[in-house]
Amino acid sequence: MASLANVLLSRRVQEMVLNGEEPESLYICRDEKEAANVPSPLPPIPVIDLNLLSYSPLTSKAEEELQKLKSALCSWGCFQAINHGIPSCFLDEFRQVTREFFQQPMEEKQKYSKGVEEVEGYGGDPTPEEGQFLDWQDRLEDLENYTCKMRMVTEIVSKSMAKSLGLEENCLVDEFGERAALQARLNYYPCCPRPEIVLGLKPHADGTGYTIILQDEVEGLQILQNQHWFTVPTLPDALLILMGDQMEIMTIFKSPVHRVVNHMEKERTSIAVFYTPQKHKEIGPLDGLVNEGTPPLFNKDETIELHGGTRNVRRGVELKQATPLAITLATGERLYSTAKSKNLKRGKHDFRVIAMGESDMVLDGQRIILKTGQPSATV
Ligand SMILES: O=C(O)CCC(=O)C(=O)O
Ligand SMILES: [Fe+2]
Repeated sequence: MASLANVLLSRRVQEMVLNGEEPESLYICRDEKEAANVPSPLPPIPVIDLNLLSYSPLTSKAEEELQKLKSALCSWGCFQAINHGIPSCFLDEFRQVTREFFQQPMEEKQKYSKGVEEVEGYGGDPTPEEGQFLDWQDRLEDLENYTCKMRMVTEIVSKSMAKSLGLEENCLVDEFGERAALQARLNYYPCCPRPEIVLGLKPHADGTGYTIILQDEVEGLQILQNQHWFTVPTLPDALLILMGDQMEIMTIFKSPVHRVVNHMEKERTSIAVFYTPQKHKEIGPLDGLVNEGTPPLFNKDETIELHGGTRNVRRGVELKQATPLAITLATGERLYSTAKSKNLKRGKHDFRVIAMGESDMVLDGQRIILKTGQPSATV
């Protein structure tokens, strides 16, 4: 028998909005009180000029920019990239293509539709795990032309990130492999009659290497930092570069928890490009980051179980390199799994395991810091 989630996911939220329907209970995941909180001030998510970083030798201004980049990625896990080499007219054109796609009549869009359990095509998030909420969002996955342009961006971004860590500039490009995957997704967040109790995209961390997000002029993306949600400002020419779980394992950068809020009277579109190391490629902390003082938390060729040292974090999650990444996190009482860990059951794994790097781990409202290179058992 089809579950209620499957029945709902076989319909588009845009359709529900056009029919004037209220969100069903499975979409309701937000605490009204939290939504009523005064919005946090605009976050100092750094804006990085990638053009400055593409020349060698680096000028002193570029060295400063590299430090800014590293510090942004260790604390926020993301930055707004400008002068990335993609002309703003192209970005605008793609924003327009995205809007036009979702403005088409439903019958036209349905030509691209996917089954509720499939990933590629027009539809909603594939059927969630038992107990997960649904997102007030429609999406279209897989777009070749756009991903080609973004491949150029990944090159300059990966090189800049490697340089910011004091490593050889190609080491990240190599770690992702020649056939590193790029997958684009158009996201559409229709106006929502109850934005205070529904989310466009529930809190999650990306299972990617990293994700490149092009926002339109409507804000909505928020990053969790010190248990507060910060809205990412929209900048016309910027691409938001957001670290995923696999970068967190390879480097000292953080894979931030993020979500998307809806608006009652404004629709929003975004294009997310997921950049992931090539299939079956082993990943692990980059060699140059591991030395005697900071031994790796796990060996590249092992399947390991990480344990936190305190009573609360003793239950572990297996991190299998072949199928990255079984990482989950708890935000207060609620558990959300990352994109790649949907097979984890709620309640069984109720914390986020940090493989390496300084990151915050939210556990039942507590914040635990793992220092770079320390075995998690000594938390
Ligand atoms: O729409 C956005 O700004 C973010 C999308 C996102 O986080 C995702 O697709 O994983
Ligand atoms: Fe995401």
